[in-house]
Amino acid sequence: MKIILLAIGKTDAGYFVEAINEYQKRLEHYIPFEIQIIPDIKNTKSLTMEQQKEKEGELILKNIQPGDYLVLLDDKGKEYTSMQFATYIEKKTHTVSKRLIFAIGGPYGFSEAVYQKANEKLTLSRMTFSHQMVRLIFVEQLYRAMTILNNEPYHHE
Ligand SMILES: C[S@@+](CC[C@H](N)C(=O)[O-])C[C@H]1O[C@@H](n2cnc3c(N)ncnc32)[C@H](O)[C@@H]1O
Repeated sequence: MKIILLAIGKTDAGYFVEAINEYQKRLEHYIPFEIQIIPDIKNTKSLTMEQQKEKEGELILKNIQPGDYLVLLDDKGKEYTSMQFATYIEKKTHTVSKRLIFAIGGPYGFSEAVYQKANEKLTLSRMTFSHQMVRLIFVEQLYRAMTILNNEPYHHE
């Protein structure tokens, strides 16, 4: 199984890039993992919120292949502790043979078509984060999960 974090728009702020790269590098040791970036949509000012969500949704769906398991990162999804998330990832390694994709929405979230296609929704908190923050929080939680599964002293209960 390969884990993909699918996101829209590149990360501009250097401090996020540095931190995300650090966890991405650490993850190489544990599991095939990749961050796939969908280029930002141009001329968003001429689009309504719904139109932007739909266009972003089309791009997200173009990146989904048959056999992929699609999980939307969403503030209205299922909530886990870090220990539970580690178990969740472990179970997925047994049930998902191809790609486990975690998708991050654009500034207005996901289109209806993306919600329809998704296998499930996962929340990182009941609070809403910026899409840049979500990338960093997700890679740190995935790294934390891998250290839990490998009995390494990173996570402390
Ligand atoms: C700025 S938020 C969009 C908020 C938008 N109002 C919505 O309804 O989704 C951008 C993206 O970050 C992700 N996100 C933000 N907060 C999150 C959270 N607490 N848990 C999981 N994903 C989150 C989601 O993928 C969301 O689509």
